[in-house]
Amino acid sequence: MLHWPNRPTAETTSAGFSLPVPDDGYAWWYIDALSDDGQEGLTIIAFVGSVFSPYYRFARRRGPIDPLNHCALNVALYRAGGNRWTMTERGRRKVARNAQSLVIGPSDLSWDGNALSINIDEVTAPIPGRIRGRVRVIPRAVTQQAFTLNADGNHRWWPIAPSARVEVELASPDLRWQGDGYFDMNAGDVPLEQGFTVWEWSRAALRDGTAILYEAKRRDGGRLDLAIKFDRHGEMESFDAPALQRLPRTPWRVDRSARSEAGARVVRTLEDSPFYARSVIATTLLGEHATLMHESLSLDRFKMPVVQAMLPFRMPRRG
Ligand SMILES: CC(C)=CCC/C(C)=C/C=C/C(C)=C/C=C/C(C)=C/C=C/C=C(C)/C=C/C=C(C)/C=C/C=C(\C)CCCC(C)(C)O
Repeated sequence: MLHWPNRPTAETTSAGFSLPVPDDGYAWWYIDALSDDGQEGLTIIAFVGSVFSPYYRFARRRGPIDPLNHCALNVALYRAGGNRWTMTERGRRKVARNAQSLVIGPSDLSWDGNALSINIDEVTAPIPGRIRGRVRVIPRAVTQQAFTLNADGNHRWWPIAPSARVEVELASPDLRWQGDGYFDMNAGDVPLEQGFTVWEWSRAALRDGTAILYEAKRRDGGRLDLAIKFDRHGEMESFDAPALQRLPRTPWRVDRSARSEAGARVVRTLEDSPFYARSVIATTLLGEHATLMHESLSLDRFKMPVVQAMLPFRMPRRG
């Protein structure tokens, strides 16, 4: 565990939006939340140097590329009435950032020291529709610790707020709810697929904190195995991860597994695609029944030309 050299020191005044991101590198800010009634879910990911962008990957063939030319705000709403997805990629001219805020096209994120506000005004894909409105993320605590995910230190992770309240107020679709959520950032100096082959990440709200499991196979053969718990004050301790339970593959045949002291069960597959799956999983951790927000990623799948050809359907670019 190392300190992140470029990380702002005054965490409360910055969420790292103005962090330098080198050519071919990336940074993303990730939020997820599930409503208190368990009916609604969302994820929001703001990308500088969109790691799964086929345009960014293709452009890199010709030499080092400015990540600011490949930014996107990905919003996914998971609801009984139908999911919605936006991920329009924007070029450098449509992006602005400083320590407090990040503007990507018609949407923006800003951090006022206590909360993150996200103004969303995006068009959905593949079928055009709208997501418009505002989401607020109010951390229970802001953590001080960032992690390097590999020996070179060129992939890093900062779980900014392992536990947060999230307030959703959308005009389109007409939707209001509140729930528990999570906020982190990742950044790297090289493409993600150079560092890792597969990874699984999950988090669960516990009675008095949040458990996070972050596991990956590195391309150099090494492994990342993190099992940590944050209490309500953001104090961290690691725990012994229980055994892996295999779970059914998704319809796109993405492998899934989860750590559990008893059995594990897929409650809902939120996202399924040829290289990436997001699921809600029932598990048992640290003696508690817990609900995991869980993701599995295969970067070898991502690199396949046939997969690259599919991505623009859900990731249009309006440079
Ligand atoms: C009509 C015409 C032209 C032609 C007709 C011909 C025809 C038949 C066409 C058929 C086309 C088909 C089949 C297209 C299929 C397209 C598909 C399946 C696209 C799938 C896209 C998936 C995406 C985009 C996923 C993005 C995931 C994302 C963004 C995940 C992000 C996760 C992160 C960052 C990790 C967070 C980690 C931490 C929590 C630690 O922070």
